[in-house]
Amino acid sequence: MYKLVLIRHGESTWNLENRFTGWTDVDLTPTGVSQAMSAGKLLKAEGWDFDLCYTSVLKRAIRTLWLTLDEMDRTWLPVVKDYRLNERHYGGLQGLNKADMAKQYGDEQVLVWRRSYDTPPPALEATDPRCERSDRRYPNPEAVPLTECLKDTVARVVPYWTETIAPSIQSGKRVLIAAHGNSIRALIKYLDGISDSDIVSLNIPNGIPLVYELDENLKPIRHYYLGDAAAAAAAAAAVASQGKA
Ligand SMILES: O=C(O)[C@@H](CO)OP(=O)(O)O
Repeated sequence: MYKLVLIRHGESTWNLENRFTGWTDVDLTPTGVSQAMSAGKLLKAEGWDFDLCYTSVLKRAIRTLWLTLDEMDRTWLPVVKDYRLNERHYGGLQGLNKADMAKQYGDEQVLVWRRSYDTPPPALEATDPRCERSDRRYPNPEAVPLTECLKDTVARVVPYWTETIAPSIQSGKRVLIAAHGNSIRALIKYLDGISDSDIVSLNIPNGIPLVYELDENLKPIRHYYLGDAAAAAAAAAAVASQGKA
């Protein structure tokens, strides 16, 4: 049996301001920093250790990973950063307030933009100053979407899992992934075979380690949040309600 740990970044400045974030590279808040440190303390206290870490190219995930590892005295571990673990691109919604959008367009529409499997938010114009196509952290402009639905995120996360992360787990490496609400949802949808309709209600809380126990074919046996399960459930429910007017 293999054990994989997933962690969504700690609270970001735009989580706090309730703004759609996507590929915008915002940092952690002080709460986010302490969530990441608590995750590291918990992992250490429960005797977890890792050989290899993966994260996105966004600082809220990178910093969460580093703070978690620092608490474990493991900042020396190899870390692979790849844009394919980035948050789902939120298109023209990036920077806008979720509750304001719900007031303007209705809770139902915002739920579609946030959680529907195959309806993307309105696309950014390539000329929009928010567009990341000239950002040199990305391999080429075509790799940078102008918007994504979860299906699009699955289409980049799952090949990265299959080609890169899964072989390292199967070679015996203990893996920690620090990523984002929707890139983690994309991976979980694939691992657990969640339907397009059931994935709508899956929400990932900030900064709480999520353990997946996997069989030799990397099929999930069970999963659970470390620490207080009721607190994790409450934090996930709070994420679900961020898009309400
Ligand atoms: O804004 C975002 O990029 C994500 C995660 O913070 O939000 P949501 O939970 O609305 O998909």
